[in-house]
Amino acid sequence: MSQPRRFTERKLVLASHNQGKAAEIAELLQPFDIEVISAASLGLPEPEETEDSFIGNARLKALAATRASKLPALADDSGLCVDALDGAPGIFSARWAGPSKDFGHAMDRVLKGIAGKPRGAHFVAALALAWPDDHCEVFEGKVYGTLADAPRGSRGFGYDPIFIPDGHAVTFGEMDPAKKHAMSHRAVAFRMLVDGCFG
Ligand SMILES: O=P(O)(O)OP(=O)(O)OP(=O)(O)OC[C@H]1O[C@@H](n2cnc3c(O)ncnc32)[C@H](O)[C@@H]1O
Ligand SMILES: [Mg+2]
Repeated sequence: MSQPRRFTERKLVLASHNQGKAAEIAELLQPFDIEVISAASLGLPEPEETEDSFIGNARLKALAATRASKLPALADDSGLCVDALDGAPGIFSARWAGPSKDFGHAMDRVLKGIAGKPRGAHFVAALALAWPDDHCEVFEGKVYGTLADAPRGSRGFGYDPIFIPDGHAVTFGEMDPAKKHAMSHRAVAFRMLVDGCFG
């Protein structure tokens, strides 16, 4: 396989409309002296996520943003995969929260669905970095854990209050954000991106 393309530019568009996620990625990018421009500040539309994988949707979002902005673009597609639900909500994690982004409802649906069943789950994040010539590099990270009996903690976002990473006693919603950012699915994918493209 050929080497990933090196990122030598000084600017990129962060192609996410999720503030929690965008804040985490901006923090991960902080050591790299890169000007991060939000999709919202450029008025970029939120593309429909029509692919059937995290990697496919990350690529679709990064390509849409680089084509519209003519700048390199970084996108993230992520979600929670629950063993007892055959991997759901998976790529539908955002959609389970509905148009009002009600993650209380989505977490409740997950917990009701696994009542009396094994509680294993993992988060997945695919990060796609695309350039205006349509070249795209994609990296995928995972973190494994179990689901709490009820949501706990108000840090983080999305499904964080019900996810207890392996080897820990607290949910991502209770954990110090710096600790989450050092071990999350997004951090794992980001390390691969750094090794491949920023190294
Ligand atoms: O597509 P963009 O604009 O980036 O924003 P989005 O919120 O729609 O993002 P996704 O399509 O990738 O959906 C992923 C959902 O999975 C959930 N999720 C992903 N990473 C998470 C994390 O670190 N902690 C908690 N929930 C997470 C979160 O609720 C997201 O809405
Ligand atoms: Mg989305």
